[in-house]
Amino acid sequence: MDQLAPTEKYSPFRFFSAEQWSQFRADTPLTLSDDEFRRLRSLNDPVDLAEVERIYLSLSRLLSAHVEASQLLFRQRQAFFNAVDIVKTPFIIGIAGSVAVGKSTTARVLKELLARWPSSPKVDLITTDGFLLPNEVLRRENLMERKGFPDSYDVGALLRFLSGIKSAQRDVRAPVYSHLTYDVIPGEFVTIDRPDILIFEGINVLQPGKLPQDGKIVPFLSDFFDFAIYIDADEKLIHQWYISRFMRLRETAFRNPDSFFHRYSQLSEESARAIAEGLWTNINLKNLRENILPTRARADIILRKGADHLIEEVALRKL
Ligand SMILES: Nc1ncnc2c1ncn2[C@@H]1O[C@H](COP(=O)(O)OP(=O)(O)O)[C@@H](O)[C@H]1O
Ligand SMILES: CC(C)(COP(=O)(O)O)[C@@H](O)C(=O)NCCC(=O)O
Repeated sequence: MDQLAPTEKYSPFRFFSAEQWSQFRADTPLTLSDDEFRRLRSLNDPVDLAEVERIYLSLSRLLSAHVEASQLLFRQRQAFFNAVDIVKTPFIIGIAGSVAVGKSTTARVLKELLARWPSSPKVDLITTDGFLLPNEVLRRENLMERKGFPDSYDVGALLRFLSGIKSAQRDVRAPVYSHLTYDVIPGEFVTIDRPDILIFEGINVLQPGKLPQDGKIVPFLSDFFDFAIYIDADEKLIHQWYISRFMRLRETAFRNPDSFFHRYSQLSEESARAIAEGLWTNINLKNLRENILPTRARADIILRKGADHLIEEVALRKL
């Protein structure tokens, strides 16, 4: 992992090639069919079932060890307190990384793999886009060009959501975002009812919050995580993926007259490409450099992709 550490000896991470990493799958069975997998894949994400076998089964096995260890620790706590009536809170997995790096596919694949463990855990998935401030507020505050930056989220609502989950509350609500309208859907929520595992995915989930100056104690989102994953790739590759996805969306989702980006489906290819380049450079690349990439070393595992979204290197935090 070139930019991360010159030698493993002085790094908090251990580094593996994809080939080395794939060996840790051991006897973990592949429980997803090709058809099931195709349905989980995001637009323009070329990963296939071979990649699930090569990378994600080892990850699933590692996560299973972490979840089991946390359950064991929980039982030790029960004995420590001599209290059997305390409830285990969900194990939270954070997934961070740039826009267009493929977090959604990873999150959906993991959700399905984890739910198919022999213990059949209940696994839920939440994306942080539902916690973006509505466009009306972003426009008022002049933040439309900063969608996805830390100040474009309702951080209080994010923290209340995660506090609710980690205090073992039932029916905790999360707001929902629509890529079609490019806005939060008013009055729409998903309800999370004490899953065993919650996957919490979004570009900024490893961000440290601002330290309060008024004596209040405010946690970071990642204080609630039991395990954090960062999906990494060279910014030139992510740039290509963003542009080619935008051009595909122009021929699909943007054709819908209700799409916020509908006007871009009417433009020439050249003009549409120029719009995509602008969105990448002025919003998403800026956010990657200023706010997302600097959080990479806070993850427990970094999955670094090469061309075609295939993972080439894995860095795992040492215990
Ligand atoms: N303008 C858009 N219209 C429709 N779907 C979109 C649009 N932008 C992104 N998506 C979809 O939203 C999901 C999240 O995208 P993104 O936040 O870029 O993260 P990632 O590519 O890392 O999953 C992906 O499934 C992507 O295909
Ligand atoms: C909605 C997003 C901020 C991602 O949100 P996340 O779920 O990662 O919190 C992103 O997909 C986005 O729309 N960015 C704004 C710039 C653009 O249109 O590409």
